[in-house]
Amino acid sequence: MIKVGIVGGTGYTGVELLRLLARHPQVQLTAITSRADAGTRVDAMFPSLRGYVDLCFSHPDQSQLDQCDAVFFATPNGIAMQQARALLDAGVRVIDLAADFRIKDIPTWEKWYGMAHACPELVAEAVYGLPEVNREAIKTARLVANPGCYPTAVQLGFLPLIEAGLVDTSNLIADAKSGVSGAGRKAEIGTLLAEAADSFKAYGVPGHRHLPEIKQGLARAAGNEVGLTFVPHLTPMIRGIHATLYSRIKTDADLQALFEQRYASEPFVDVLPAGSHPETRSVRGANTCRIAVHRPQGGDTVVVLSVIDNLVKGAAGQAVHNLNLMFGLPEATALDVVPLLP
Ligand SMILES: NC(=O)C1=CN([C@@H]2O[C@H](COP(=O)(O)OP(=O)(O)OC[C@H]3O[C@@H](n4cnc5c(N)ncnc54)[C@H](OP(=O)(O)O)[C@@H]3O)[C@@H](O)[C@H]2O)C=CC1
Ligand SMILES: CC(=O)N[C@@H](CCC(=O)OP(=O)(O)O)C(=O)O
Repeated sequence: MIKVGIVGGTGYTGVELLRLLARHPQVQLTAITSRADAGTRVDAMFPSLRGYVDLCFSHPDQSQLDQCDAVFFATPNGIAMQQARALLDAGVRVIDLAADFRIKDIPTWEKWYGMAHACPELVAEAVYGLPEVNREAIKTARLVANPGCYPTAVQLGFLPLIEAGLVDTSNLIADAKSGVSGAGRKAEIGTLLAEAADSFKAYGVPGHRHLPEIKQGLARAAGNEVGLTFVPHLTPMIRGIHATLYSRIKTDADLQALFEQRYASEPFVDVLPAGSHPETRSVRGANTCRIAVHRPQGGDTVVVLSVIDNLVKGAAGQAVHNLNLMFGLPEATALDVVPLLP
């Protein structure tokens, strides 16, 4: 059995990790941390886990995380980078759901995250945990940087077009909408029911911290810098991201066949039939990205629609996929979940 610890178990991604790992046949959950709720039974805070998780939250300093085989950080940005070195030295493999190890260029990371990086030397070693791009490197990684939610939906939608060199990469547009769970479980005025329900707004238009992460991934696929306009929106739903992606075609091709071939052997990317319009509810609770590609009126604009559950394929599910790869397990272990509808 793989002994697993989770730092930050009371947030939405932490409890989503618990939901998935509770049914993982090769995982023994050994520690789940919270500073504020140390001593509280997990199933007292989350009754959905009664009968599945028989643990209490413990303080991170008293959780013997160095005894684990793998530790997930489901913490705010800037926490994993302070603790990863000691865990790696103790032989523990680390998966960070936050952004500490995602961006290779340290000045860029420091600019967007507004703090000094505590262990820049580990950033080069960290593997960006998008299995559809980095599967082989993830298998042997000690440290995995789990992608952000918007970056997962946007990169998976653009990658087939960019890898094939079919579109102009100087002027890509990603118009993305997220449910409020993307903002985490902490109390904030903007995510109160009376603020976020029955309303719709863009935010972060001058610049969102996922912009450099997405550009880094797309530039790697393109082999050159890309131009990207990324506009996130807050939409009054709980889970889900819907990304509408626009690019200008340079070379004619059968786009439906291109997408189907690119993801033919990917267990968690579903290319829908031509003409489809994927809904966020079609992936709710599942580790699936559903994609449709369109070329409206046969013109030269390609429109890709990409949907994920931000807490699953956009966070905890992708992290469990990475764990499975790192420990040589079948990739879909504990992830064979049928989405919840309605
Ligand atoms: N929500 C989403 O859709 C997605 C989130 N992410 C990322 O995943 C991470 C977690 O997100 P989310 O679950 O939403 O966050 P939350 O804000 O909901 O939860 C944060 C958790 O971290 C713990 N924590 C906070 N500060 C510290 C600290 N200094 N040391 C140890 N533990 C700490 C908290 O418990 P306590 O304070 O009691 O210790 C809590 O359990 C974030 O970095 C987020 O950006 C990534 C993709 C999608
Ligand atoms: C709706 C909403 O607020 N979403 C969050 C995305 C959170 C996330 O996944 O960001 P990191 O893991 O990169 O910190 C936001 O826009 O800040």
